[in-house]
Amino acid sequence: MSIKQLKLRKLRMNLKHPFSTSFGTIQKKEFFITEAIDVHGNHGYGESVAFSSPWYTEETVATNQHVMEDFLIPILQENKLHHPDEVSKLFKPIKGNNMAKAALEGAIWDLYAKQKNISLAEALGGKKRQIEVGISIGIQSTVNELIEIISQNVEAGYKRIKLKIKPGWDFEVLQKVRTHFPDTMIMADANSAYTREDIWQLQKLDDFNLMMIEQPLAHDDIVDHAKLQSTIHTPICLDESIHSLGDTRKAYELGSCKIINIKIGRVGGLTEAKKIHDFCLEHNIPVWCGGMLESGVGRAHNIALTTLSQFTLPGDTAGSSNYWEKDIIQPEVIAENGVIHVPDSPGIGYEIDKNALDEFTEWVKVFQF
Ligand SMILES: O=C(O)CCC(=O)C1=CC=C[C@@H](O)[C@@H]1C(=O)O
Ligand SMILES: [Mg+2]
Repeated sequence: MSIKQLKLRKLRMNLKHPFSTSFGTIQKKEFFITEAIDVHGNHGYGESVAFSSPWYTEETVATNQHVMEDFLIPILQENKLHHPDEVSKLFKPIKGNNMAKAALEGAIWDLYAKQKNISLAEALGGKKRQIEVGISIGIQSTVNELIEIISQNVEAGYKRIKLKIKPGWDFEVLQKVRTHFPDTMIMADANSAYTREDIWQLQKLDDFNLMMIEQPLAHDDIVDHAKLQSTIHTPICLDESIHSLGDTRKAYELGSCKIINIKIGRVGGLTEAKKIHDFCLEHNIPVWCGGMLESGVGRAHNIALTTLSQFTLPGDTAGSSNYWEKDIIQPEVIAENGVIHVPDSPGIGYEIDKNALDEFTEWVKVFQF
């Protein structure tokens, strides 16, 4: 693939609205934009999705930088690539650190698609020309505020509403929300805020006809989730517990969930994401694409992945303007009536807005190949 240079760019962007979950609130997002450049002048872009603190999974912005600079980029410098699928094999000796791996692999996938003059969606084998998306709404100060925000997003046409729950912000909130929105597709994400002792509380949520409950129990568990799933009707969706095809198979065999949330960063990149997708297709497990409050580059990767056929449920990839005053891509991602039209120009299909990119960049490092 003749990569001649790799750029690592550290960005900082402020979210339009703070995003609160069971573990805390995010207002500013620090992340890396990776850029792989070939001898012909093609540029491929990727994005890292770890947060500044290790509350979602153990990775952070700082560990991403350490692992990319000290381990992963040297591996890429030492090896010639023919296809982006080779990246995850080369990275295998480095344990974990999936978000660091995905940030680099993403730039290489985009570069590959641009070299072939095809869209990233096509390079992955995706066929959909448009995708349906939902929106994820953080915990609000009051239920009335939450209901107001849900109303705005239902009106905007988002295909499903994801709410964050935690002990003390669950049954009564969902009861009021369900009463206001009897027919809306609603799901709840707990980000592992409950334990085995709380199973009775989760059982009560069966009353609300939720599409699914996402990651109610521990971030590293699939055994207790299987027990919980056997006692509730609402499908469990696993997020934090799934890092690979192997995790997906084990969760399927144990009956730990009925739905999988695929996040490219959490599973180590597009190659692994596609393997998980293919397994779920074969076993009839619905999947959807999770979000990590990405800038436009990560959002574009999510859109391309979602064009694969087993992404049958609306994902988290809402329009750019829900997150940012100004995004770093042109045009921004627009969801009209909950539908995003998949770009068909080469690679991620969106141009980088160089001025915006520079505005949010704290520093750049260049690695020669
Ligand atoms: O809109 C998005 O990008 C999705 C946001 C979202 O729901 C999440 C992002 C990151 C961590 C979590 O809080 C949560 C999730 O677990 O899916
Ligand atoms: Mg989640």
